Parts: sequence; C-alpha cells; structure tokens
Amino acid sequence: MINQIQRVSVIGLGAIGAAYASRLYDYDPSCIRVIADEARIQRYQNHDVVVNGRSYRFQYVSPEAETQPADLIIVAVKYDGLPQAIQQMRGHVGPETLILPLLNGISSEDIIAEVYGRDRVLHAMCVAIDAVRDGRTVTFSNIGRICFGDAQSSPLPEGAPLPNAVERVRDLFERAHIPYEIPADIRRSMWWKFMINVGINQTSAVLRAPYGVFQSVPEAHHVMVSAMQEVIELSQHVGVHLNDRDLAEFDEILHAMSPEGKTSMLQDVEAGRKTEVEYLAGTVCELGSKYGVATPVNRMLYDMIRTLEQTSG
Ligand SMILES: NC(=O)C1=CN([C@@H]2O[C@H](COP(=O)(O)OP(=O)(O)OC[C@H]3O[C@@H](n4cnc5c(N)ncnc54)[C@H](OP(=O)(O)O)[C@@H]3O)[C@@H](O)[C@H]2O)C=CC1
Ligand SMILES: CC(C)(CO)C(=O)C(=O)O
Repeated sequence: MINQIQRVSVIGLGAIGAAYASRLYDYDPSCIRVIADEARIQRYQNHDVVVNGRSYRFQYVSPEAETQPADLIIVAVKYDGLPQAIQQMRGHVGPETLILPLLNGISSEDIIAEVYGRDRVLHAMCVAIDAVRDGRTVTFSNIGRICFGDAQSSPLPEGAPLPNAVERVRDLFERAHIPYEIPADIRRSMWWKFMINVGINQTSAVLRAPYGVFQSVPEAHHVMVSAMQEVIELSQHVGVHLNDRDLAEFDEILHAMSPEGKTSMLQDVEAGRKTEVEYLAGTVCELGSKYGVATPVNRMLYDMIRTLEQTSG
C-alpha cells in the first residue's frame, strides 16, 4: 500500500499552474492550496482565476502562514520567479514532502534540490499542453501530459517496480484525471524536451512566428533545427545520446500543432515579459564551453533574445 498524496500545494498560478490546479480542484477542492504572497492573494481575490471559462476560488496560503506540510508541491513559476518561490514554499516542506517542478529546461530540479535535497525532487515536464494566459484567464484546448520520473533511478530496467515517490504521484494523477507519462529514462526525456524548447521557443520568439511558420517555411524550420543540433551534439557528452530520430519525432508533433499556436517564449516576448533564455541558449552555451562544443547558433539566439527583452513590450 502506498502512502496516498492528500495535500497538494501549488506555487505559480500561471498558464501551466492554473491548468493543472483546476484539474486538482475539480477532483477535490480541499486537496489543493495555492502558495502566494499577500500582494498576489489580493490580486487573485480581486480577479478570479478563470480556466477555460470557469472561475476558480482556490485556497490561498501566504508564505508566512503556519500550515501543515504538503505531501506534494507542484512548482509552476518561471525561472525568474524560482528563487523567491523556493523560499516562499519553505513552510509547506515537511520530511515526506515531494516536489514536482514543471518548468522547461534542465536546471530547475538541481536548483530546488540544492535547497531541499535531491531525494524529494522528481524530474518533470509538460508536453503538448497549449495553455495560453491573458492576465488571470487561462485557456487550453489540450491539457497535454506531465512526464515525470525519478532521475536517480533512471533508466528504469524493464519490469522494475516504480520508485515509491513516482508511484505516489502516479496514483494522484490517476485519481485527479491528470494525463501523465512515466518514461523509462526521464533524464533522456528531459533532454529531448530541452532540445525542442531550444529550437522552437527561441526561434519562434526571434521570428515572432507561430507554429504554422515552422510547418510551411523551410528556412524557418532550418534555423530551428540548427539550434537543436547543438543540443544533440552536447547530449553525446553527458551520456544522453539524442539523435536524428528525436528530431523526426518532434517534427511529427510540430505538424499536428495548431498553425496559430505560439510557444511560451513567443508569448513572453509579445507581452514584454522576461524570457527563460538564460536556461535555454544560456545553458547550451555554458555546456558548450564546458565540453568544448561550438554553439554559434545558440550564442546568436541568446544575444537576439536578450535584445528583444530590453526593447520590446
Ligand atoms: N505556457 C506553456 O504553454 C508552457 C510552459 N511551460 C513552462 O512552464 C513554466 C511556467 O510557465 P507558464 O505557466 O507559461 O508561466 P506564467 O508566466 O503564465 O506563470 C507563472 C506564474 O508564476 C507566478 N509566480 C511567480 N513567482 C511566484 C511566487 N513567488 N509565488 C507565487 N507565484 C509566483 C506568477 O504570478 P503572477 O502572475 O501573480 O506574477 C505567474 O502567474 C515555464 O518554465 C514554462 O517554460 C512548459 C510547457 C508549455
Ligand atoms: C513544447 C512547447 C513549445 C509547447 O508546449 C513548450 O514547451 C513551450 O511553449 O514552452
């Protein structure tokens, strides 16, 4: 018998956080709390969070409030909010608490593990969700799935039982009807998603291009693939070994996406928000220096997106 997850805290009620928080609330309103400072609570209470047309009144808990630890904390902030979120979730972390970060990139798990310890942090990412946020209104037509696993026991040998922490989260997602996938090799899956975000998020932000442009303009597709190839090369140095089949797998997904759909980074640039470029091109360039791999495409994307951050809005 597993120790069932009963209390979930979510920090970061944006496109991703609100989408999954709404599923948890629909399952059981009493199982979910949202961690937010007083200023955010005021804002959220003045303007209901609306997910796919339905208003949600979550239970908000300020970081200073005395509270019982959560069984699971879902972290759905962006990187610029992560250091503060890590401090503000402290009161929800008890001896048995698991932490599931949903941020893009391959860095958030390590950043959180440095503070709260590696054993409680699962690796996770969202795939195929098309959530868009406009203020406190979040809309999606596809909730996608959360891929997650325990990187410490990855790759999982065929037929091996799931690690207890993974099994507990799986059980929660089953009960709450949150689509999920538990890949045998979560580390490889994280790198695969990293490759995608490095390619399409960054080039879409620079070109201001929705998915349709990458489906129909060969030159745009070529720029995207050039950025991804630098990740493929780096992956050989960390034992992950991405290859051209991984590119082809993404192409199939790309062609099934709505031509008008936009990556989260394009949405950030259009809204004049800080992007996550340091954790995409920035990480690629850092790893390139470390392993002696040339990363000119990502260097260029880095400089262009940093320029956009300082000039658009
Ligand atoms: N959007 C998408 O389609 C996808 C996004 N992702 C990834 O998911 C992650 C989240 O992205 P997304 O949901 O789009 O981002 P959003 O900007 O929509 O949401 C982030 C939310 O975090 C909140 N926040 C920041 N700091 C704190 C804090 N200290 N306490 C409480 N709340 C805080 C912000 O609150 P406030 O609004 O009040 O400032 C904001 O609502 C990113 O890493 C992104 O790359 C992955 C796949 C798809
Ligand atoms: C894969 C993609 C492009 C869409 O879910 C994404 O992760 C993002 O927009 O950040």
